[in-house]
Amino acid sequence: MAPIGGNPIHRSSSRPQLDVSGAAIQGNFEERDPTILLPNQSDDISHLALDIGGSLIKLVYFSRHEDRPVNDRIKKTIKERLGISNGNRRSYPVLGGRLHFVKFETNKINQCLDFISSKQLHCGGMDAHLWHSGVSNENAVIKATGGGAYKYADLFKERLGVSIEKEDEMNCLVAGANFLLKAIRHEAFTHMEGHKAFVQIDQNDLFPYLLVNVGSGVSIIKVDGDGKFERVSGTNVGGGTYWGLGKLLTKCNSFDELLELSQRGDNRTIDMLVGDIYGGMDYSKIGLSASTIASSFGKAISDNKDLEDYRPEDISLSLLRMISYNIGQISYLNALRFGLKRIFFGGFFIRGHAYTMDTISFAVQFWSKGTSQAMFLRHEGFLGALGAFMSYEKHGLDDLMVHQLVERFPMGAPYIGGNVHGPPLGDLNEKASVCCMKSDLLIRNGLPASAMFFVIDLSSLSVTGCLVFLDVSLWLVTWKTTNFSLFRNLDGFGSKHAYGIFFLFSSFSTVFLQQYYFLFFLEQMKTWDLKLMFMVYCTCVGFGGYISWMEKFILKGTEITAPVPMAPPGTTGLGGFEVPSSRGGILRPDASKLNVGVLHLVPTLEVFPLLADPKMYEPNTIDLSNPGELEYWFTVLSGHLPDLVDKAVASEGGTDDAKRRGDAFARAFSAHLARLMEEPAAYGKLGLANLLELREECLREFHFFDAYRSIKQRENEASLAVLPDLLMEIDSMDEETRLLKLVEGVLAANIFDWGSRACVDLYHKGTIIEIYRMSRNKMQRPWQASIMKTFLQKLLKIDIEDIQ
Ligand SMILES: Nc1ncnc2c1ncn2[C@@H]1O[C@H](COP(=O)(O)OP(=O)(O)O)[C@@H](O)[C@H]1O
Ligand SMILES: CC(C)(COP(=O)(O)O)[C@@H](O)C(=O)NCCC(=O)O
Repeated sequence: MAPIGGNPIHRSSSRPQLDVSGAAIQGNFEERDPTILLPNQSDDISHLALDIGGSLIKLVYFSRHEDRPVNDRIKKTIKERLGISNGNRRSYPVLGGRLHFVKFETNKINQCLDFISSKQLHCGGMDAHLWHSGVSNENAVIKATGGGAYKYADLFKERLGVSIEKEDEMNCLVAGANFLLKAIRHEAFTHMEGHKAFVQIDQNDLFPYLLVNVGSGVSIIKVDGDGKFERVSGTNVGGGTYWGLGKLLTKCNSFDELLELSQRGDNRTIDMLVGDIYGGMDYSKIGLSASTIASSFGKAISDNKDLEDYRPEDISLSLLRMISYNIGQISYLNALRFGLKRIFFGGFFIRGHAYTMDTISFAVQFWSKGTSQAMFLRHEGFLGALGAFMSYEKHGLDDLMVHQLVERFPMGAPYIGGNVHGPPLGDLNEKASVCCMKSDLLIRNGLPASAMFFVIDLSSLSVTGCLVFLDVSLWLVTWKTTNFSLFRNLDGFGSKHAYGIFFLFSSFSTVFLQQYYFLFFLEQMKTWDLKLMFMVYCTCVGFGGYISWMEKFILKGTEITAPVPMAPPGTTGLGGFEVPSSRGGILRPDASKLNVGVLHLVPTLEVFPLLADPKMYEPNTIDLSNPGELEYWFTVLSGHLPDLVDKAVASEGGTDDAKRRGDAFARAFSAHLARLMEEPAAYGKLGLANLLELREECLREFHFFDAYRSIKQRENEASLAVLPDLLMEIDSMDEETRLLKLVEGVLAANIFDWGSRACVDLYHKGTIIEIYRMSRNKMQRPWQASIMKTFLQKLLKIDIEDIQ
């Protein structure tokens, strides 16, 4: 081990505090990305915080970056060599990580406890058992907010052996909202008449604003700064009211079912409209159209009907509209009280649901005569949990810059919580594993009721059985009958919910399915969401050798909740609201599953210091919300996919395994593309850079770490061979020409883009170095000296004369 410099890395005080004293490179200096060990780094970065509300438990947890699986044995050896005993804290660098967002129903708190326990979140993460084995959790503390932090404190102590440190709910909501609005690019958006528009918030012009958290009940908070706020109002008619009353009136079993019903509803059958009172006429004198709802549920007075005579769909829509509109109106009145123009709405009642957001926006716009605006937050339900997370003394996140938290959508990471089913966890070497997935979504999306999953014996790649399931029952057809005793361990089996159950025999390192079955099932999936979900599923079981057993287990146990409408609702003008146009249209699964990604913390990213206005700088210059742009890039990226897959497969030695992964990657990425074509804002504001990042992330997800590795190797060799000549040539130039040539060279190299057909064609005719030479000698570039100067001066806060 060789010591590295004693210079402390400059960090502002509240960033992740790295103690670099005694830092040393572990192992071979020649190695790429050698591990740097920080023996004195106390890893106090908190891992888990909770918001236990009246309806839902929200979890925010942090996991360190670990791009490649680190062999447990290597970790142990490192630990032994450093002489770290079991009782010590983990002692390797925490340079980045991921923030995950997960939710559970509060009345199923045991599932949440199982989740925490299986991921070891209460003792610091997945690998904690390796480092803390034998150490008791007696003094472990988890920060939590919400009423449940009080109600369930004893249960946490009993089940996990940890104490709950309670954080004030309003404090947390505000801290969470401020954090999101400052640190996450495109967190806030407006939603009017089905149109979603992202809003870029200027950190310096954030306060004051009104925060309306629509959870079970509604809290209305005037926010004046960090930690400066007042809860100015609230209403007990909130998300709990919609769900509670809706459940009683429609007999729905889940919130999402209720929401889904509303999508097919017609509220005019039950709401009393102005036209009903005014004989079909508008009451234009006071600005009310005939279609304006005069009285929610008012028709029930004179209809002489029983509850059963009304369609649950209509009831649900009327209720949703009544509550959303009321919340919008009360919020506006409070904004008016304090002269606030901006109102942010959070809480899980919103649920990313178009009709709900449109109704709230409409109420705010209508009553404010367009002077106030409703805005929504992509992490709507996680404000409190994030705030609790921020309340750890050393979370290191408070002055993160926007660019340091990057949202990504890897396919294999579990985003949402839910049921954790199955036998007690075993370890990676276990020969059989059971994964189960709630099948509601599959059935809802019209998957054929038979032949859902084949049971494959991976050691022989032969089909040993087939799972067939219908809406309420699950049948097992077996060719062999071995090992099915594991069924007994599954709770929920045979209950009214159907579960797709997958048995894998033999080791996970073998491949999931023969291509045929994979393709067959993929074809059956009717929506892109479903295809995506299926691929997540296959990826996890298929590449089990890379993904930990625990992760797989959790993912399979992750409840896939019911869909919500995707198409925008139809709204009318003046005070009127008609039936949503999205009746039975395209459905998408739980918004929080696909619309909130994992936030990647990259504290090492720094802003280019010469940018004139870093805050306003938008690197994403191509905005794909323009349908023409999206279509163009969709075609380019789709067309380029086979070539990329070839390169990726070659970069991994062209093995069968790499080919299979390449194929799966192509399908996964195509599914993402197709989803984005349908709904460009599905993952937040979409620019070309995001799309390329998504592609990279997707490649990594399928364990292609650098698709261009072999090409780079070849090009590096070619470049190194000519480098001395090139340097001599550059050295011989006068100062000014040299500088210009260097900048030209950088740009010329940078124009090379594997995504561009023209570049690839050029490349096929020669090497990159030839293209470089050609671009220097022949191509007329727009960056001629004078243009270059203006360009640099505009972009950077430097006077070009200074550097000449
Ligand atoms: N899967 C779900 N289960 C229950 N309620 C949900 C779900 N998704 C959204 N909701 C709505 O979100 C509300 C809870 O929002 P949340 O912000 O979590 O508040 P709380 O902190 O009170 O639990 C529920 O009352 C319901 O209206
Ligand atoms: C009591 C609460 C703060 C609890 O928060 P929740 O679990 O609903 O998110 C909230 O339900 C609320 O603000 N209710 C409205 C009470 C009122 O002002 O009438």
